[in-house]
Amino acid sequence: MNLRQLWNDIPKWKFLLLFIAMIGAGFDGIIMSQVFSSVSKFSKNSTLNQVTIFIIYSIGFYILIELSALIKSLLQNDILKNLNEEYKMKVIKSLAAKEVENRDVAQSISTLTIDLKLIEDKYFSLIFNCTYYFILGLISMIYLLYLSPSIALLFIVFSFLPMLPSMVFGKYLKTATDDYTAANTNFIRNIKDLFQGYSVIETYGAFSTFFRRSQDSVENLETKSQVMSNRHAIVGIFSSVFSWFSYMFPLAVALIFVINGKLEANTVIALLLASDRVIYPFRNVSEYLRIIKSTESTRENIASLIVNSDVEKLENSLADTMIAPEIVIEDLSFGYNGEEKLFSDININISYGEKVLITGKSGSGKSTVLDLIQRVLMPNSGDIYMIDEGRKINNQAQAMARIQQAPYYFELSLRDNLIMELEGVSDEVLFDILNKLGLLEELGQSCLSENYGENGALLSGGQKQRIEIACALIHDKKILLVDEGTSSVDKKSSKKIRDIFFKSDMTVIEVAHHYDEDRKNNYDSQIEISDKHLTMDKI
Ligand SMILES: Nc1ncnc2c1ncn2[C@@H]1O[C@H](COP(=O)(O)OP(=O)(O)OP(=O)(O)O)[C@@H](O)[C@H]1O
Repeated sequence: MNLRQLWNDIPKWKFLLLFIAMIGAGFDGIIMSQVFSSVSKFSKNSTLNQVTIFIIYSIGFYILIELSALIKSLLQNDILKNLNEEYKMKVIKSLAAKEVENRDVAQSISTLTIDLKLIEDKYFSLIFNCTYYFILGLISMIYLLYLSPSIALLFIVFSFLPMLPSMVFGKYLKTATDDYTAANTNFIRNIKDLFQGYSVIETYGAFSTFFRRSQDSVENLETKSQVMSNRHAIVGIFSSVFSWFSYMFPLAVALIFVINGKLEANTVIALLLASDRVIYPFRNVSEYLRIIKSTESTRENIASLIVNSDVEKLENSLADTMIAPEIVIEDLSFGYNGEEKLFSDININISYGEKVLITGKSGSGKSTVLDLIQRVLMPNSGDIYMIDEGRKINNQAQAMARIQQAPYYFELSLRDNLIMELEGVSDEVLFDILNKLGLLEELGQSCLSENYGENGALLSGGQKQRIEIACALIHDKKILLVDEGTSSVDKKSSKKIRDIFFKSDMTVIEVAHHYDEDRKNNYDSQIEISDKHLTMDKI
């Protein structure tokens, strides 16, 4: 994320208007200097009329300056709003497009809330402020040159003094910002654990352990924040001292000119007032450049996140319409992180409509097989793909629905949870499926418009699982991956669900974590995992 990208992201006509408003507001120094240095022109010979005209002009000009400043702020806020919207959406999409092993909820929340806020406050805003202060300083500088070129040159040269500390201490500040960002990610991770794992912590009475961890992460976060503020304060003091020098040296020379009769005292006052509008804007520019530089790592992270994410993959991932896909596993080998292989040289075909039970010891890799079929994980070698009416299909995940042990439920109405992006689904169709799964009876006739809370807090585990199954049926998924899918469901509902599975045309691949000989009879085939091999047999 750099200036050129920023320039491309801003509508040019808005920037032009902003630039004009900045020039208007940039006359602030000249007006103030003219007004106060004119005071010495009044004497006992001046009339009340002259005083009135002077005051009216002074107020009039100042109102014009303030109006320009207001327009500048409004335009700047509008551009910032658009930039924030654009970057937030880019980051949200890029985070969503990350590979599953790189997805980290705490890191993502931190990027969206802290990093982007940092970029808004310490990059976008400051770029505009820098531009404004640069214009203000430049206009006042031209006015100084008009008043007295030689003294003005001195003021100008010394106005660069306050920039020195930021150049010298740039790296010192950047490391403090990086440390703060890392501490913040750690803090969010800790809080996420505390609330997501609340019931486990409650069961084991481990609140003091988690509070201690929270205490450590809060302490670390606040310490890093304090270090960052302290470092900015120290560098700020250096800048202030240097900026005081930048007034005093040229003032001393100007006073020597006055003593020698080469300069009027009121011109020195005008010079001093106008120089304030050169020195402080340039001091701000230098301070802002220092802060902007301190955001470099954060900007680089966000830029690489945006550049490296294949967002189009998500947006153009409309499913191929499939008729009767067959799953082909060809010479597949897989091991986590490239380490020891969990399976090697697997060759298996699963026909459309086949009902398959996957069995094997705990840790043998049953859930991993589902991840590979769904392409949540990619094989180390070999391939898993689908053949539908002779066509090889690549984006196979879209043909499948996975019924999970703890399904996620969105904080939307039940209707929205069920239809997602599907169009033209009538409530009658939804009611029919909910009824078959025993949900209509439990949730009532008005259930479609109900919002069942964060992650479906007002639903039971079994109800959430059945809603997920309803979703798969509504979307006409051709393959159902069931990870001990009916584990939270009572016997009666479980039978209902299985009847629907077994009567449907869908391919059903179910992992049985708890092996039960009776269950086998309902399936067409069994995949047994043992000694890194998968053997598939008809039942
Ligand atoms: N993300 C991961 N990174 C590294 N190793 C993993 C990961 N997920 C699982 N494993 C390991 O891979 C092996 C297979 O895990 P998997 O969950 O597929 O087994 P499973 O047969 O479904 O087990 P269970 O029946 O106990 O649920 C286990 O030894 C597990 O520790």
